[in-house]
Amino acid sequence: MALEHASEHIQALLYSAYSTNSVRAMEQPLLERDVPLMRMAASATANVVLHTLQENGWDNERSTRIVVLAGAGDNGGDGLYAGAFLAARGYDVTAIAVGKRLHNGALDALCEAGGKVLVLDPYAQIPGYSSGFSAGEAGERLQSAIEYVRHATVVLDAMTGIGVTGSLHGIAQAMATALGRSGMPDSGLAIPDDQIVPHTPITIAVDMPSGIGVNDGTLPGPYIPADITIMFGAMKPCAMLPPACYACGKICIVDFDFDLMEMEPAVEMVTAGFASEAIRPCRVEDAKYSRGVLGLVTGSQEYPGAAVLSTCAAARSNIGMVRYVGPQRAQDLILHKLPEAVMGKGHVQAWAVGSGVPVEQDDADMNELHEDIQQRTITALLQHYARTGNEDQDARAEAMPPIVVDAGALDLLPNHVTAQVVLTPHAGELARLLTRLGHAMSPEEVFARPWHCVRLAAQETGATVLLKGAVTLVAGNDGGTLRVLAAGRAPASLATAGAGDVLTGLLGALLAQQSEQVHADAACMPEIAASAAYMHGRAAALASGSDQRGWHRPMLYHAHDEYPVVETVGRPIVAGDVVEAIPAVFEALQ
Ligand SMILES: NC(=O)C1=CN([C@@H]2O[C@H](COP(=O)(O)OP(=O)(O)OC[C@H]3O[C@@H](n4cnc5c(N)ncnc54)[C@H](OP(=O)(O)O)[C@@H]3O)[C@@H](O)[C@H]2O)[C@@H](O)CC1
Ligand SMILES: Nc1ncnc2c1ncn2[C@@H]1O[C@H](COP(=O)(O)OP(=O)(O)O)[C@@H](O)[C@H]1O
Repeated sequence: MALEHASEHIQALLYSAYSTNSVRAMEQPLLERDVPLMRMAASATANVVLHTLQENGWDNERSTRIVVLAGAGDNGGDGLYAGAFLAARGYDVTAIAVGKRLHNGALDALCEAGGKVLVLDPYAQIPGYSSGFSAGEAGERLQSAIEYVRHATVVLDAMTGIGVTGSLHGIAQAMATALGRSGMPDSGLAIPDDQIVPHTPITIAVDMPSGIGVNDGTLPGPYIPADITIMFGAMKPCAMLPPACYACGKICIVDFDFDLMEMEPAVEMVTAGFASEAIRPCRVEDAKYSRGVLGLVTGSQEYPGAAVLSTCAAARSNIGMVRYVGPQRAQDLILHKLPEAVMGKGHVQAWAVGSGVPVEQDDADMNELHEDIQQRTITALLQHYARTGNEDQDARAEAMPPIVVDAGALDLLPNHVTAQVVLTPHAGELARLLTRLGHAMSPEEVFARPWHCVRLAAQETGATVLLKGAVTLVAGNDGGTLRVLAAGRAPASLATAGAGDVLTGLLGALLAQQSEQVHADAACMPEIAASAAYMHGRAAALASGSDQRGWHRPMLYHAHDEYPVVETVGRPIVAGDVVEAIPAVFEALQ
């Protein structure tokens, strides 16, 4: 039992992220018991610095310049104590105070150990350091501090931690503007070996990089991207949510033995074990109908390939039958590739609609609307899922089979639908949907605030919403609250035409095999959707032989669990290769 608890704790530590309020609530009982959390945080930070220096062969203490960017709060305290530890080891440590105060105990420790301090704010009140210098001198101090940091070996970013509010301001903002960046982080290859190419200064963030949105994963202003982030006690949402997660570098999580199991996570990253729950194992007594039948209204005269990809993906995803509804050209192509497919309507356990169905043109005149036969079929089907406030109608809607709504079908969605509807937009489609619902949004805004946008769409429509990307986010109702799940398993080679159509088929098939569970409780929809995204990404990884992925699990501090060495980002793939790899993913997960 104790072992089971320990393993669940480690799972939660690595794969669940908690809001700042939850972190504060979890630290409280430990602080009340006088557990020296700040010393523990500082010691871990100093050890990670030492390890990094050793790894790079920078073992001359005197010529190794360590700079602590220290803020006024406890995050600054962590950085100063870590600096004190390193100074006591003989390293050249300088703290640059960016706020009006410094943590008193930590400042004393640093000074006693031989560390130096540079104060930048003329209004600072830091014992032992004069302030009240002129604005001109403040400017000179800031410039020389920036130059000093640029020539450091290691920068410990301890300006702000979970106490940050909004975008950085004041001297912290000036430092981040000069030393960090604004806008999207530099892209990397996202394989573990690639993440730290030797360079100076190496930036190590204390708890989180300064300037990023801790709870929502945004980049509200200038920030300091980290090579390594050392997180304390629990993962914070910014470590999993794009775009902020790309600014965290490698993450090292320090276990404080918080009671994680008692707290609701804000974001959960899907793992293999989690995804395997969405698979319905074949039973001895099964017939093809009991294994699940998926109906697809996908593809069109214009894009028949989407019909082939979605149908073939579904057929390989552990169900008994696929039924296809669509134009003759698409039917012919499907039958050529998949003679097992059944054409025409019939009884189904789930639907998948919209992939490869053209979006409605904004300038189309009324006569042209729904001219496409697929659009007409989908519009009629989706009306059955509308929530109108009429009790009977809503009860009938809730009894409908689960449905995946992709691409062109998103335009045809009623404004309010039941929870067994899952929408699968990419950023452009989500922007279009939200704009139609009265929240004018560009694709760039969705990229910048995906957590906000995916939740907003789920709240507005009542559906489960899966926003595709390098890290795919899923938001859906879970007994009155919104649950957010993330899947970051895919290599970037999955970003290829038709990959979304494959996801539609795979997700539709999971819903068909789990339709009983969905009818019993639609709150499982987000789990099934996120599992499909995970399996889709893993199929792409298998097909391309790649270890690249949108998100890497953190290292556990002191667990000696180094990443496996990987050398390849893999081979290029087409969406059809992902379809072929799907059965192997089912095999691996079962
Ligand atoms: N939880 C745990 O278990 C443990 C937590 N620990 C650590 O405590 C950290 C949290 O410490 P915290 O609460 O003191 O907040 P923190 O992030 O240092 O920031 C507050 C200061 O930042 C400033 N500031 C705020 N917004 C700003 C802005 N936009 N732009 C510029 N400045 C801004 C603001 O200064 P002001 O502007 O008010 O002068 C305020 O004083 C946590 O991240 C972790 O490292 C560990 O010690 C042990 C275990
Ligand atoms: N950088 C990336 N890394 C990993 N996966 C990605 C990346 N960009 C996009 N993807 C994935 O590729 C797929 C593309 O789907 P979509 O845009 O709908 O393509 P299509 O409409 O051509 O079928 C999605 O599953 C998405 O999550």
